[in-house]
Amino acid sequence: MAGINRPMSQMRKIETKEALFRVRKRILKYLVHAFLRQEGFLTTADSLVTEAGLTGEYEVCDNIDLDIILQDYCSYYLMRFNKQPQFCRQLPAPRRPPPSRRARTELVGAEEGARGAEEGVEAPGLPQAVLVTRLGQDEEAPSTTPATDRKPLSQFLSTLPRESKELAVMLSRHIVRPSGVSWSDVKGLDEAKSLLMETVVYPVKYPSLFTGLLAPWRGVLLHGPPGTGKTMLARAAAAESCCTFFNVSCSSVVNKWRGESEKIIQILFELAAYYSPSIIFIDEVETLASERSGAGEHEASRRLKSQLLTELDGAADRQGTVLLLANSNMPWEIDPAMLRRLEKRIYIPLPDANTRAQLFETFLTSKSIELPKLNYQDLARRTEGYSGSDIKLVCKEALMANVRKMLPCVTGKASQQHRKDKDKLSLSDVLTAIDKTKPVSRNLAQRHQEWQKQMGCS
Ligand SMILES: Nc1ncnc2c1ncn2[C@@H]1O[C@H](COP(=O)(O)OP(=O)(O)OP(=O)(O)O)[C@@H](O)[C@H]1O
Repeated sequence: MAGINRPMSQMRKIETKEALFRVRKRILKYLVHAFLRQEGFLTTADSLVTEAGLTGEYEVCDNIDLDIILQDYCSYYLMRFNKQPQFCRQLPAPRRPPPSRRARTELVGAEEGARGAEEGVEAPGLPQAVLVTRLGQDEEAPSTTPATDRKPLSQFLSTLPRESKELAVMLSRHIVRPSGVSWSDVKGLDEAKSLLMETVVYPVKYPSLFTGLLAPWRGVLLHGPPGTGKTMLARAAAAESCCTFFNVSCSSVVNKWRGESEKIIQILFELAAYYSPSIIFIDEVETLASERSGAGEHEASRRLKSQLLTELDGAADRQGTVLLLANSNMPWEIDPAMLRRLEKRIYIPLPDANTRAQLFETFLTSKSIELPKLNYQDLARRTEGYSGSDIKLVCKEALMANVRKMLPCVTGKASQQHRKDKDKLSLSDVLTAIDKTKPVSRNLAQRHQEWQKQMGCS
């Protein structure tokens, strides 16, 4: 209560300080999260996301991590006090609590990292290797845990020349845990799902069955109009097969590192083999391996493309299972040499009427607001040619119309009953939203069908 009597300016200063303090704590959690991922502790990183409620409002900048901060602090401390700072004190053996099974695995990772540091893998300037044990519950790791949980990145880094380490760390950030998407989340597309089971999930899950003539496909292409669920399917396939999933897109990786394109591809496949079984998912593959050739083609693009082909050709000699899953909205632009390696080509069509009805139901019932009696089949009839993401937009627009009606009641002094009456979606909200939202993919569907007839293989 003492704060009430303080002058406004002082109160504001305190508030600003507190806000800064909160932001700093939050950023620290993001740094820890990035560090855990970088070291390959993906399960722990995922738990941190849940426990700390990290919603992705920050992104760690490319050139900073906890390690660099620690080094900088060490340099500062050395300059100021002429000695190395001490962060952790080693406990005498009997007092050290026995690490749990989980912590033991991570300890091995930390020790390996520390050993790497002694061997010059990590940057100099750090105090003696610090052992950090995470005390967790003594739980058994699930048998389907992907390899990434067991293998620290530092082990892989120690096999690389210094100049490649940064690229490997950057690529490791593209390992995503595709949990949260399952086959049942993807509505319709039954044929595509069963083809993906055969071509991706089973070969990754039961590699001993898929040898000789049945050796897994080198690459699988998902093509279809935008917003038809290709990325969702890829994620569901990866979750189903419990493998490591690398999500790579031209814009996120290659543009930024133009000069190093072929090295990136090489390390990407090596890293995927290290974390095998893995799926490398390349979004918009036509932008990485387009048909554009001759003088107009950028030298770096040409080198990248040929490295990609080399890696795909080397699949048989590589240890472990690495599968390329590519996604394209314009498969006719893919380089023919690349297309030859994408041996299985699966067409992902616009949703049929039943699927559209399911999508309407899923999206509209995802918000806990009162719905009128809706005839989903009728809504599906009105949205022929709409993609899944078009329907998502329609539903968003309809729900937004409802929020617009609600807002004056929320901000004003409306009675509970009045609010309740307004918090209802009406059929006309949905019909207006359908009218407002034009399907963007309809014109492309025909072209995909024709291409599939000529080039498809499913
Ligand atoms: N069959 C489907 N089932 C459930 N949701 C779907 C389906 N198709 C599309 N969606 C919705 O549309 C959104 C976009 O889907 P997704 O990103 O998988 O499409 P895409 O085909 O990969 O698009 P693009 O080619 O533009 O990358 C998803 O987040 C999902 O909400």
